[in-house]
Amino acid sequence: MSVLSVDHLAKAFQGVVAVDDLSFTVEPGEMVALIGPNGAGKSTSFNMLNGQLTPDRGSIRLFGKDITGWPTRRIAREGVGRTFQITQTFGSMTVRENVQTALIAHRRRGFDLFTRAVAFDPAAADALLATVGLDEAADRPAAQLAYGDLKRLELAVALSGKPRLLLMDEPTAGMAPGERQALMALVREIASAADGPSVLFTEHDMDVVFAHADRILVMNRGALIAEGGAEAIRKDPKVREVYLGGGAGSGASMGQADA
Ligand SMILES: Nc1ncnc2c1ncn2[C@@H]1O[C@H](COP(=O)(O)OP(=O)(O)OP(=O)(O)O)[C@@H](O)[C@H]1O
Repeated sequence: MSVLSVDHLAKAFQGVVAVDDLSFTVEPGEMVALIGPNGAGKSTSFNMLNGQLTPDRGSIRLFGKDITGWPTRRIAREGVGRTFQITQTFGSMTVRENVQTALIAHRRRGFDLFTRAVAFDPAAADALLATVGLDEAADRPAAQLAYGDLKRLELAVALSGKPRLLLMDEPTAGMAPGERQALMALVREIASAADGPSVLFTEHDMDVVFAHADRILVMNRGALIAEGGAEAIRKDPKVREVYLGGGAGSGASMGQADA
């Protein structure tokens, strides 16, 4: 059974069509990239998938269960995690406390809200930090972390809810090229684990997309215009037109395909 099934999803804002009849699936263990030029409809799609926006039409199913239009927290509880382009961590808390706070949020029952996060299941927090390679930074304030490490912390926070589907919004934005590849290799490792989440990510860096996505979905002007592996997408005339020609192009490049 597919982890995620999106069928005929649509959303307009005051008559401006942002997403138009979008259908795709994400399968167990897959890393799927959702790409497209600025304004293609990627963020709107993500916001519908995690409940921040209600679709006008269409359905979203998680392991066959219809979650269309559910509120964000209920969708999160059902197993959809998300990381954001702008990192959302608490700078004054330690790295471990950030993860503990996320664990508290996910396991709300049976915990006294007036107790500091520091007392809450440090072993579980440390296990998550080890997963993302941040165990040695556990006692440091998050504000002191280098940018790449903050992204890893955000990943640990997202994993604290044991997601079955992880939505990653521009996970490598603002990172140096070497760091980008390392982060995505880590995400691959996490997705490949026995109980690891499938991953759907948006990304502007084509080298990251071509190196790490099992499958690539290309949107333009709200619609899906192509779907396939790196080779097929590189060669697809519609995709090349959008990225290199006159389409709704953002000037984005096709990475090695330009060479
Ligand atoms: N809240 C909103 N109100 C009005 N129009 C919106 C709103 N959100 C998105 N849009 C419009 O919907 C279309 C799709 O936008 P969206 O942000 O989903 O694209 P995107 O692919 O995520 O772009 P980017 O790569 O720049 O983030 C655009 O025309 C955008 O202007």
